Amino acid sequence: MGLKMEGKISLELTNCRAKGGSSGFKVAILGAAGGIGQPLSMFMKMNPLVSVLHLYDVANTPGVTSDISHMDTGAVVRGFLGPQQLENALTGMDLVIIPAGVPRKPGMTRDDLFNINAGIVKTLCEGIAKCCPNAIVNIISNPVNSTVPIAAEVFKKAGTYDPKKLLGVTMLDVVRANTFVAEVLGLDPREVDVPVVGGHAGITILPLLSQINPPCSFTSEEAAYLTSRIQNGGTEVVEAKAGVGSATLSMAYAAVKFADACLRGLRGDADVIKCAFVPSVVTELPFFASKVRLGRNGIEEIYALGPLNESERAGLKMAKKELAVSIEKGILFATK
Ligand SMILES: NC(=O)C1=CN([C@@H]2O[C@H](COP(=O)(O)OP(=O)(O)OC[C@H]3O[C@@H](n4cnc5c(N)ncnc54)[C@H](O)[C@@H]3O)[C@@H](O)[C@H]2O)C=CC1
Ligand SMILES: O=C([O-])CC(=O)C(=O)O
Repeated sequence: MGLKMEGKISLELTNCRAKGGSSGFKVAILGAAGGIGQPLSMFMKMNPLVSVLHLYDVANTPGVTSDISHMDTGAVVRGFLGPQQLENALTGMDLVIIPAGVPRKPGMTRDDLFNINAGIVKTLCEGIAKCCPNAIVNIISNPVNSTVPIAAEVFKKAGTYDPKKLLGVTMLDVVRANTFVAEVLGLDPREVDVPVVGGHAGITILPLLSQINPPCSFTSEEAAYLTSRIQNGGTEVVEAKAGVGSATLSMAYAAVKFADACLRGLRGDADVIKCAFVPSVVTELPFFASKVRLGRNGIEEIYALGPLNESERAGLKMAKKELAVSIEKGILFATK
């Protein structure tokens, strides 16, 4: 038997054994070969709650899949390339994470990405409605304030909409807020929990500095500095990267923190609470980011905003005005 043949046999044997034996959840990442997708795929391969990891992209998935599949962790990794393989990538998934789409360059707003990313998210969500209508969906693609409403409309049209299972990922705003607040207070960021509500763009990002755990207080200069830095954290990275993209590594970290929370909720863990941009009745807007409790059905409870101070009330008013426009834009796009 020639060497070539031996190689073939051993590959077949590997495939025979790759059955996803460990118990856990099935997770798909759409846009897995991108700046966020690659480190996110690596982190999810390391997550013990994941038994099967599907990596989908329109480019470069074979290389990323081959690379990640050599990690000696429990999850079985499979790669899917291009629209013809989308359905296989999605079938049977418990959680679908979407970081597909173009990122900002300096001088752009997140809304400037709408024209390209709206269509990408719409198509991917049509696939989800068809192949895994019960999956939890985590949307990372910007502008989140519009892409989440687009996803909702796609699911409604398909008759599969479950508002408990659709979540826009705003975790990076919380991650940044925890980091920047800890810097100002001289604390370990792991001991700080800042609720960030509203949406995920500029003034719609509303950190509630009056509700930080552990309770703390700021001078008005500190509060103004922190609010502005948290609201402009994305732009800070876009400018530092000077044309080669936006936050990818901190976003992958935040996305995996959030996905892990969703999976722990699905497993039945108690008191899994995170901020996310979700279908909501907390304000008069149909979508809003606030604290949610995650459980076996996805979002089990959405928490009210709680008492706000004067500047937070003013910030909320401005945030809602901008959010209403972005939400409407998404709904119009998906229903036209
Ligand atoms: N929610 C949040 O907090 C954050 C959101 N983002 C957003 O995440 C998105 C991705 O950012 P990066 O990973 O840096 O961009 P990237 O350009 O590095 O990667 C995007 C990936 O999506 C893939 N893609 C494009 N069209 C696709 C389709 N139809 N189906 C599947 N995959 C497709 C591309 O091939 C590429 O691999 C951007 O929209 C960005 O604005 C970025 C940071 C934070
Ligand atoms: O700023 C961007 O374009 C990417 C993003 O959403 C973030 O880093 O928060």
